[in-house]
Amino acid sequence: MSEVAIKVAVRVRPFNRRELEQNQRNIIRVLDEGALIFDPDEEDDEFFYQGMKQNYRDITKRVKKKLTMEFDSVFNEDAVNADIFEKCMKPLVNSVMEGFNCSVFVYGATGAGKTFTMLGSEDIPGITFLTMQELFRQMDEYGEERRFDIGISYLEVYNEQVMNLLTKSGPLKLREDSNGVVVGGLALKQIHNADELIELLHLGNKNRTQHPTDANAESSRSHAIFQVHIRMIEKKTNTKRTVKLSMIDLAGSERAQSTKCKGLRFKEGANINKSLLALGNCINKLADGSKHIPYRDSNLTRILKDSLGGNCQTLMIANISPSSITYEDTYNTLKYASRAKKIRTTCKQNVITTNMPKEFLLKKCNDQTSEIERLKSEIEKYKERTKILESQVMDQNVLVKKVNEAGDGMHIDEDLSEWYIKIDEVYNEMRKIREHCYRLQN
Ligand SMILES: Nc1ncnc2c1ncn2[C@@H]1O[C@H](COP(=O)(O)OP(=O)(O)OP(=O)(O)O)[C@@H](O)[C@H]1O
Repeated sequence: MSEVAIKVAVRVRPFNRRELEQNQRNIIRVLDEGALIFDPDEEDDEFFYQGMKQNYRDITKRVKKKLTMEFDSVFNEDAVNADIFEKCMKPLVNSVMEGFNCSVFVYGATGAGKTFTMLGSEDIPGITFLTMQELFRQMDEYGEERRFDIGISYLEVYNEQVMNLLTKSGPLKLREDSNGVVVGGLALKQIHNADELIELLHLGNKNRTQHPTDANAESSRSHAIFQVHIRMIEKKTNTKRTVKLSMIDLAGSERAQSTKCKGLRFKEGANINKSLLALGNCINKLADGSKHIPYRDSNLTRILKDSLGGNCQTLMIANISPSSITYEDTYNTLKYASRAKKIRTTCKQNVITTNMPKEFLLKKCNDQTSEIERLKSEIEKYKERTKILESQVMDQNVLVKKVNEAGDGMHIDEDLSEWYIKIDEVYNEMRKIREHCYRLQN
């Protein structure tokens, strides 16, 4: 068992059309693959939009924070989903194949690029598809040594209710057993290749709760949890391992004002924020090394319990927009991500060694059967011997009785003493044999 820190990556998406039109200032400067400055000094670079030189607008108008922050990986606006996959997800797939549970969750405000990172667009596959493609490629490579069974589930947590995105059913209940939090009544879908996965992802996404907000026309209003359960069976030793890869697309972490939501959307936002607040509390407590972590405060944190504090290698991808329009949200996301860096999880390889090779079990069974037969025949022999000794004792008792009855003034005590010694010896031997028989039978 080893302790590992949660890995944290930050992805900055390109400016979108709205942000460009408003000439918003860039509040992120990526320094290198592992560092960025939040709210840097203004750059002198000229800024053109539709061929015209533009002046930056800075709605924040405050002293620049100029915060340098370091993360495990930082991706600038030029990065594509394949880059995130190569750097962050491929090592996780390797870990999964070695028997470690792995989780990745994307975090950020509405419109920051979480769903784009996870699922991609029509022609740009997201990291979920790329990861599954790699998983199937590696399974092919291991084909001679291992057999695999793959089952997937796709859930959403919407307004604190857990729903199955692959079949239309009512809300599901969470319960806890020795393996952690289990979703009651959830049947896994078997898949055989990455293309089957795409169909299921499309189906799941169609069922996912989405509503336009001011910040994103197709905003996901729920937390989506995609899980791959893999059973690996070593062909030689029949050793089984079951590992879980979880990919979680969290709903936007924005403040209500930035989405200008009212009524039902506001309630949604409140619920999203409630579960994200619970997630934030768990992250803070875990980062501080607290003993009690309030996972039970929301269904989201109950489901993520494994990924945050359990036996799991976890990656958090924090998505941010570079525009000053999202100043507060971006700052909050980066603060969240920095806290998450401090969390350590304990990882152990999932191996169940009860399944020994069939030939080994057969041999062991045969050996034990012949040992039982040998012990049985030994018991029989001892029983025979006991019988003989018992009859000898009987004879001696009869003799002693006869001598006592004769009472002819012979030196009985002297003559009998030899017999008494023999009788004692026989009794002792009988006792030993009985004890031995008793031991063998038990
Ligand atoms: N790295 C990127 N490159 C190009 N376009 C991007 C990128 N990231 C996001 N986008 C675009 O920005 C828009 C919003 O992204 P996305 O839907 O992924 O946001 P989100 O964080 O999932 O938001 P929500 O929480 O509201 O669901 C989409 O149109 C998406 O195509």
